Amino acid sequence: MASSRLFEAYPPFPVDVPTAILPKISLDKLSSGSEAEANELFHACRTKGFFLLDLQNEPAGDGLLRDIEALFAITREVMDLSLEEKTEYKQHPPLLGYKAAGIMKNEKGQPDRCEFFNVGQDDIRGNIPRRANPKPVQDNRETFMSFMDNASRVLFRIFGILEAQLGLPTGTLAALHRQDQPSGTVVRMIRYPPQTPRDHGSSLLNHTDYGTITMLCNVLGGLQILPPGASNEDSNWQYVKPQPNCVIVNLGDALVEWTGDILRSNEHRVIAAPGKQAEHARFSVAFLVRPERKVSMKRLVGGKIPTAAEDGKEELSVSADEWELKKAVALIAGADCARSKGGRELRTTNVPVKVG
Ligand SMILES: O=C(O)CCC(=O)C(=O)O
Ligand SMILES: [Fe+2]
Repeated sequence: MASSRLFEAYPPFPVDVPTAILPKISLDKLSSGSEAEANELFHACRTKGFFLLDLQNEPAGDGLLRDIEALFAITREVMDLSLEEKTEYKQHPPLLGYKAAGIMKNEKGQPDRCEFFNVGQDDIRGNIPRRANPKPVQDNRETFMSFMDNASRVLFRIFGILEAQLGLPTGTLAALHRQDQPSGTVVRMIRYPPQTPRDHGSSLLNHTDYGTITMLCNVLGGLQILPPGASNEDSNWQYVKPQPNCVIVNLGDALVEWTGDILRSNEHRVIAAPGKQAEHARFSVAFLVRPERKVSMKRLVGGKIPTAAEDGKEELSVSADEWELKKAVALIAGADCARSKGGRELRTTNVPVKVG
């Protein structure tokens, strides 16, 4: 997640809890063109759908680390506002603003324990008329802008690697995520209350993210992933250990859809932070990258991506916003939409890219 300073305020992550082994990819090495690092990133995107990204010693990464630190302080300020004030910014479509704890349910039908506030890229970049936001957001719009700028530089670096590895023309993914076009991309500030050992059930229900990519900034543990092939039983879930100067990156369902199931979106959830960490309120900042609203969710054509025809599948002819709405409704209804997806083999030969 973020700089080591943020970690020093809390008890350490315990050594005796089941912890996922995730590769730690260096942004600096990716930016210097390391093929080995790019291969490792791609492998993680296909097999786990999650990796740690070390942001140090790379200009956008170092900038992002500073922005993350500032955003953690802003998140605290926003969450410390009274429930009454936060409720003034209650979410209604397009899902910007405040969601109180308990609005969603966990797997046991208990109220969720996660409150969050979504700040839209569209709002910050002026793609829509400026929204009303609480003072800690309005006073810090430049911090949100800087965060989105730096995070997007990192995002486009990752896109470039995915495009190259998939054999797609450079810029294919970037063209679906132009920053001056309306999208559901948000910075999500999250707070989970401290928990007592008597609290059972998850704080945030198991799910996959339905967008493109998520960059998650965590300091305390509590995030868990279900390893590939494992069934949804408590004993199978593994913690993701947050690490200083790193963000946790996970892929969303849109990338699985566009790549005909090559890339993987993995199931995750949030439970109480492990050990003594549970006594503290847990804050997260997530950059949830979603496609431009009007782009097609049809499978991308070219490179190592099997065609829908080869798979005998009908093309999905919906736009990203229609697709997201369906996913959001299913999630609220508790429909079975949480399962990990993707991770199949690549085509061994390239699909020729159509010209004209
Ligand atoms: O708070 C976290 O660590 C995870 C949040 C998450 O999974 C989400 O917002 O989609
Ligand atoms: Fe998530």
